[in-house]
Amino acid sequence: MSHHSSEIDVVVVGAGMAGLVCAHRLRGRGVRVLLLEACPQAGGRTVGAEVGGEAVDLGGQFIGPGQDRVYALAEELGVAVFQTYTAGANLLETETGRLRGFRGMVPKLGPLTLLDVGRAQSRLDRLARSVDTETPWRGPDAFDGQTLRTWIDRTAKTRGGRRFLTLACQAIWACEPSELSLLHALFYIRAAGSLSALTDVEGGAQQDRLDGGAHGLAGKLAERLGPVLRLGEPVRRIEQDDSGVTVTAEDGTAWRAGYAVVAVAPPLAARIGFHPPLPPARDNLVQRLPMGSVLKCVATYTEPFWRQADLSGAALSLRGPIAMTVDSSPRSGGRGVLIGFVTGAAARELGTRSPAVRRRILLDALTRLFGSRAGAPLGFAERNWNEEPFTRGAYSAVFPPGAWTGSGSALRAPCGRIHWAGTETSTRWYGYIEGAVRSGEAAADAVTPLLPR
Ligand SMILES: Cc1cc2nc3c(=O)[nH]c(=O)nc-3n(C[C@H](O)[C@H](O)[C@H](O)COP(=O)(O)OP(=O)(O)OC[C@H]3O[C@@H](n4cnc5c(N)ncnc54)[C@H](O)[C@@H]3O)c2cc1C
Repeated sequence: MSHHSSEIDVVVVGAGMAGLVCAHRLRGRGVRVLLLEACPQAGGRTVGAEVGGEAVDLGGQFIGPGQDRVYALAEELGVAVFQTYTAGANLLETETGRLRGFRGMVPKLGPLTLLDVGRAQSRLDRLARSVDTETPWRGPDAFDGQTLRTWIDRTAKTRGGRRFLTLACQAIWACEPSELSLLHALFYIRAAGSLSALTDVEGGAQQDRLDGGAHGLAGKLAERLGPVLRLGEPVRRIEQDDSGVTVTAEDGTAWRAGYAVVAVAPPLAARIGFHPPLPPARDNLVQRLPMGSVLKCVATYTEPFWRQADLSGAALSLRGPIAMTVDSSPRSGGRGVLIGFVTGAAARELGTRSPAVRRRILLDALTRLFGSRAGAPLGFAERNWNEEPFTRGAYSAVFPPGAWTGSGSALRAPCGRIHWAGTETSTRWYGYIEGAVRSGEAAADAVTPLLPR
């Protein structure tokens, strides 16, 4: 089946937050836009589910200060913001399974280890200030010639410090320090403002939540877009010529438009056939960028029972496989919800197990942290993002050494009539919902003046 239309100005590919915001902004300007999404629902890396009667986020969820565009979007769409629960003690599980309570962001690691971690953190912040997020590929070659692993091993003097910094990397980037260029880590820190902006709850990226879940933003945008959004349309081919683009979905349906905005993560964009082929630098770049590896689990309970024991529900584990947990109970009170993240190599390993075995392993890990009630939830769900056919990992694409300085300038550069969006193209809050929103707005702004009046 083929359907060519001259009624479309811009085809946007991918209805994650970036594509939704891009289409929404273009439509608000009277641009004739079509948004094609591969999955049966919009939202991409923000997706919701009902678990034990609670609406929960299986993907992106938290927002925080400095993420102005996502707060503005929430206000525009009438979605209330509330604070993440932080009262009570956080937990650190050691490699041997001992539990240590702590307040604030820094666990009780021992004075030498604490000093080591503190020094490494200020050095990372200082180095990050030398990276220009508009042009990270101009960052010192030396930063891009080493992994975060190499840097940690050289910088941290204590075994505990190295172990804790490894856990921080797994939690922030959902990958191993050996997989990540130091330059990318610095760019990412700079794009958020500082390392504590990434790690903190109060004052940081985990400070606030959206009532009903972050996926509600995507749902509301999808509603507003109505027939402009077509679900279940994986785009397989984009051709361009002097007068426009032809975007073809898996079933052969094709749409003709003036421009295309591709709002999918770079490794997924690499699976679309482009004709004529994209410039070598662009292809070279996307050949190098894997996604991080993450599995998120959600367990719901009759009440947030850990609060009675003066626990915040936040935990870090050096033992794993859950690297961290957060209290994700609804704003209204009532039910208790714990979320857990398995990242990097642990996520890839756990992904090889059957769902039943994974469930047992994940509930055992929650039980070690919060006691036997944690092992008997009302509802339980997990999403292995590495398996999702149109995401293939998360939270975002990971730059290994050499990728930024080698071909990074091709990341955001339009290729003829094809423009790029998605959190990976944002100069602020790369990897976050905020980055996705900003990138969608930026792509809409870039394409609008090109359109015939
Ligand atoms: C477990 C997890 C936890 C996270 N936690 C947070 C958090 O707390 N706070 C935060 O800010 N961020 C968080 N993130 C990251 C955040 O969710 C993402 O940065 C953001 O949602 C990315 O949006 P996007 O539009 O750029 O990309 P995506 O959401 O990936 O959207 C791309 C869309 O394109 C579609 N697509 C792909 N290929 C094709 C094709 N060929 N044709 C048509 N459609 C296609 C995909 O299905 C998808 O819907 C988290 C992510 C995950 C997975």
